[in-house]
Amino acid sequence: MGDNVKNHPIFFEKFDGSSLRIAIVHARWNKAVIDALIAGAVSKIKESGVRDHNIFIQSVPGSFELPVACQRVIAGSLVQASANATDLLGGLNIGTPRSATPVAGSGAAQVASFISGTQCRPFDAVIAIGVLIKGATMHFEYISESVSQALMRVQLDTGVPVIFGVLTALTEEQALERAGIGRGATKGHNHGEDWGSAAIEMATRVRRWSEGNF
Ligand SMILES: Nc1c(NC[C@H](O)[C@H](O)[C@H](O)CO)[nH]c(=O)[nH]c1=O
Ligand SMILES: CC(=O)[C@@H](O)COP(=O)(O)O
Repeated sequence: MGDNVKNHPIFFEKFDGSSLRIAIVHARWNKAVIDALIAGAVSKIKESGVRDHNIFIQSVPGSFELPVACQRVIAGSLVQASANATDLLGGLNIGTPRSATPVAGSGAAQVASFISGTQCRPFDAVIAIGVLIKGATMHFEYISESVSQALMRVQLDTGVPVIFGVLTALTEEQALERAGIGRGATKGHNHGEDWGSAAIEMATRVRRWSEGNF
């Protein structure tokens, strides 16, 4: 890879998460691995500046439920955003004279804080976290294939980045190592951190692209 490519800003860009809303939807199978992956993702999300009240965590029984959960969580955030906008606009005293500078509590101040804030925004990205460990039957293969295809469809249908955080491990040790809690000589690397970083990057880039900024 040439120096002009290696040194391209895209490889070193940092992303400001302070205005982002991120959801994590996780399965409950293989809890120890799930918990480590969530911790890794949250650590990277917070490191980018996402505020605690803008990180939403929801759980489902297993990985097979992740696609519908992500789809409905995204839909729910759209309803929430439009409801907030309706409430705010419905509460404005449009006819009252306003000072040049919004007065706290006035309609203009409400609009200013509402639009500058994040409460009116749908989720900027969703991280789907699951841990599938191969058993004695083909169950693993069917869930792995269907879930990966379905999560891809959810993000393409909604336009909201859905980060693929589903481990498809052939052994328990493979899963533990990919959550950074391996029991052998190497603890491994927590893939949840990579998923958190990917969520921030894709949320930022998709917002820019949606606004026509490249
Ligand atoms: N064996 C694993 C499952 N199985 C459960 C399914 O995901 C699903 O909840 C069930 O079939 C009901 O629809 N889930 C995991 O996340 N990990 C596994 O290893
Ligand atoms: C990923 C699975 O569904 C798997 O853990 C189920 O185990 P088995 O194939 O032995 O029923």
